[in-house]
Amino acid sequence: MAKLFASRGIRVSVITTPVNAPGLSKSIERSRLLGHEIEILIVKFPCVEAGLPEGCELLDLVHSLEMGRIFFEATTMLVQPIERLLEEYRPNCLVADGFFPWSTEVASKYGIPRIVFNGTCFFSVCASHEIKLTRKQLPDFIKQETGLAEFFRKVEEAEVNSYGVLFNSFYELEPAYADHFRKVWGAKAWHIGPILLCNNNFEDKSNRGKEASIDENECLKWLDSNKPNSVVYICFGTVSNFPDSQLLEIAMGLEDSGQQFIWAVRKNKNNQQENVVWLPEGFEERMEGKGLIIRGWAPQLSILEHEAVGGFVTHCGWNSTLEAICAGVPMVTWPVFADQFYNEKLVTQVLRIGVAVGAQKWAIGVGDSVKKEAIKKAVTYLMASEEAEEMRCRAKKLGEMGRKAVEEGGSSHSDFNALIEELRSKGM
Ligand SMILES: O=c1ccn([C@@H]2O[C@H](COP(=O)(O)OP(=O)(O)O[C@H]3O[C@H](CO)[C@@H](O)[C@H](O)[C@H]3O)[C@@H](O)[C@H]2O)c(=O)[nH]1
Repeated sequence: MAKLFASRGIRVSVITTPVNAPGLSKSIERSRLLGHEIEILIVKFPCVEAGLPEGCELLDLVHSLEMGRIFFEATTMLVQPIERLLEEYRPNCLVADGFFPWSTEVASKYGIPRIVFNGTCFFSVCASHEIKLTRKQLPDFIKQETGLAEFFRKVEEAEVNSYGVLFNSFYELEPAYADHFRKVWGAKAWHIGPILLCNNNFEDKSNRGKEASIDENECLKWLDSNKPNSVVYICFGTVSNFPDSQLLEIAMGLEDSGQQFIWAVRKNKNNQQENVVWLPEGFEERMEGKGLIIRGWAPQLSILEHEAVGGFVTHCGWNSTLEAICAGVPMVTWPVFADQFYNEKLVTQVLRIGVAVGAQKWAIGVGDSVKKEAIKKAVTYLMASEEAEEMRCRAKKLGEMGRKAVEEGGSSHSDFNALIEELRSKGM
């Protein structure tokens, strides 16, 4: 998004913390080479002061609700360092993630608008107010009155009081919900996505996020050797974790489906179980040439865009969902927490470009347990059924609409222009 603003001749400073900065720096360097005025400003994240382990500066490293509560509390300690930066840099506008509710007040102190970046889609925000979910699908902290429930109330309040909300989505994808949001919320909103499409060459794509745990060219070469739509890609984003016993079910489900696959596995201390193996014996030997396991960070954009990839097993994080749509790839939906159960419904029931694996229970960061039979069934349906071909066609059409939306004259391009003109007309 910073690159998008910079590409319109606006001077941009991205405020981040030491652990998060490296994931942004290469991308920003490349943008600067194009002559964009864009820089990174680093503020210290008060992990230790708040009671978190050193370096715990991103949600991937948060493993419990209590830790989540402390993490969000730590973010409120950023008020002063950010005020100091605003004092020094005197920007005309502050765009801040929805999870920084205090930034609305901070911006007003400096007489500038705060625009919220809401990381999910219009559908999920509307649905959270309108659609029925079972108690099991809801987070515990909403049911019990905890500090986190209070935090999320503040997030909503600050959004209503902000200047407006930016969505990484496009109008044609969810027109009814984009309209509904504007009507019922009463806040201004701009749809400016799919933002990922501003990465339009190989370097931009591979320089986003973390360093891939596999040689990207090797991975693409392996995909080149496969037929179109013959490989299923499995990845659950940056926060979700599965215990070894669940990884084992996934491995067995994949093997039983007989499909070719690329599986990105996030392994850390928290999903290791004593005396449980996460791969069946001889799995990797049997899957030689048939499947690729990436232990760590996968070059997701390049994988999804490869013509050999015909399906995606996803936790329905909004970025992954949008990336699949842009690549025209249908999904097996396996929501874990956050907005993911809503996104699943958008994908399976509204857009009809996915099939649910059957995950039932909302659980922070740790997926509900799903058996190998259900995994096999959903993957086989996704890769080898007639209906899947129809889903693929629909997904491709939506991807095409997404590309048009960000082109000159497209809905997102125009909405972004409108935002910039509005800000400029107010002397910002
Ligand atoms: O091995 C990996 C893993 C992830 N990614 C990228 O990381 C991002 C993951 O984002 P997303 O799919 O949104 O998942 P989370 O990281 O889980 O995102 C959190 O934030 C999102 C909103 O920003 C919410 O929609 C999710 O529910 C919430 O879990 C995507 O761009 C992926 O391409 C990779 O490139 N390689």
